Amino acid sequence: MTKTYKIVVLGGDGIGPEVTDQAVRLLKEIQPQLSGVAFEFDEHSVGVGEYQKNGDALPETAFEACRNSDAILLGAMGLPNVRYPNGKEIAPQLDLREKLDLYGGVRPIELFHEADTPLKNYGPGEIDFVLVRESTEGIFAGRDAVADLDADESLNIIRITRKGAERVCRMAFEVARKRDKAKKVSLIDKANVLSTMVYFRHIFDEVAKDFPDITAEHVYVDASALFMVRRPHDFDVMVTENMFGDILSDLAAGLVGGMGMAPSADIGDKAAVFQPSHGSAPDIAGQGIANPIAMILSAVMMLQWFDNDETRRAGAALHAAVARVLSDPSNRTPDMGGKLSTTQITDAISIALKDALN
Ligand SMILES: NC(=O)C1=CN([C@@H]2O[C@H](COP(=O)(O)OP(=O)(O)OC[C@H]3O[C@@H](n4cnc5c(N)ncnc54)[C@H](O)[C@@H]3O)[C@@H](O)[C@H]2O)C=CC1
Ligand SMILES: CC(C)CC(=O)C(=O)O
Ligand SMILES: [Mg+2]
Repeated sequence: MTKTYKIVVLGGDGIGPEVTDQAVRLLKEIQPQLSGVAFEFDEHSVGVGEYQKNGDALPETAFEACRNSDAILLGAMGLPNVRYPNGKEIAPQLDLREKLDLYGGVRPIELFHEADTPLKNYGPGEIDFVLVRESTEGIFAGRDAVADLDADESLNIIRITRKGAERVCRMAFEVARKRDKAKKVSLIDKANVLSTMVYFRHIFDEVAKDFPDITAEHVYVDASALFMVRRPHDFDVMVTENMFGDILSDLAAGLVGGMGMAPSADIGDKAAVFQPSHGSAPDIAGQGIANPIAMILSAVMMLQWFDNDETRRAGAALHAAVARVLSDPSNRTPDMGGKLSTTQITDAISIALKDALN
């Protein structure tokens, strides 16, 4: 019997559709090689373009399709110059995370090539950690607040719930357990200053007791930024609050060659969105030069998440194809110092994928 996975595709804005097209192309190439597995793609228009046309960045039909899907592939949404009257950007990806309860932002950081980074002494495989970002509360819980521009101050709340902290810490320990690295989870907090972080740390310590095989440590968020640059090899899995995770995941992307190398997944108990950590990159949109690898590696995460031997095999093959392509220094997009276009690097991955699947 064939298992059909319904995949909703939301290209979004800027380079979002450019990189999403490449991931979908590779998934379509993979499908005939798998036995008993089919992919059904369902594309929807969302984001700034949709907001400008119809006044709703995430129409109900698109949301319902997401709710009824097995997985969602998302490019990027938002453009810096398009804002709601309240001054904030159109960011329906945050609504998706909250409405579908996608509490765990899993952001793997893996060095595939001699990236143009300050960390010249690191080679492929020597930076390899996962940042797990709480994605439904934290500092972002204040995002519905409206700034009163005439007032003397503006406040946002930080919300840490027992349920939210516990489930994301548990996810981080589960991620660590599945990896073949050091088996360590580092809580990144600010428990020297904020009561919410004292609370988060208390819950982390409680959860850690259920994972005696895994080392648990605490690192303050400011120090963690330093250590990620000075000794990134020491990290295995990190877990942190929403906004800290947002900031640190961009820093981490910088360690492995930039945003074009940083995949991500927002995972809940019933649904998941797979999207790169990067945004719509308006500075390079429309030029055909965006690096599609973050999106392609997000598709790898989706194939692994389906929990099916055949899709896991496909995920491993796609990951191996990316590694093989990047082992050749002539395979670089402009953000990596090369000249290949978005489609040319995908062509190279497609060729390597055929070998990897056999
Ligand atoms: N998940 C999402 O949909 C996200 C959306 N955004 C939105 O995207 C817009 C742009 O935000 P920025 O702060 O500029 O962040 P960004 O991640 O779009 O771009 C930051 C820098 O990285 C480069 N970059 C990003 N992805 C790349 C790729 N695949 N290949 C090559 N270079 C790449 C860009 O050219 C730029 O120099 C904003 O409206 C922001 O709100 C930002 C982050 C995430
Ligand atoms: C709208 C943004 C908060 C999205 C973002 O920066 C991210 O998902 O990393
Ligand atoms: Mg971000």
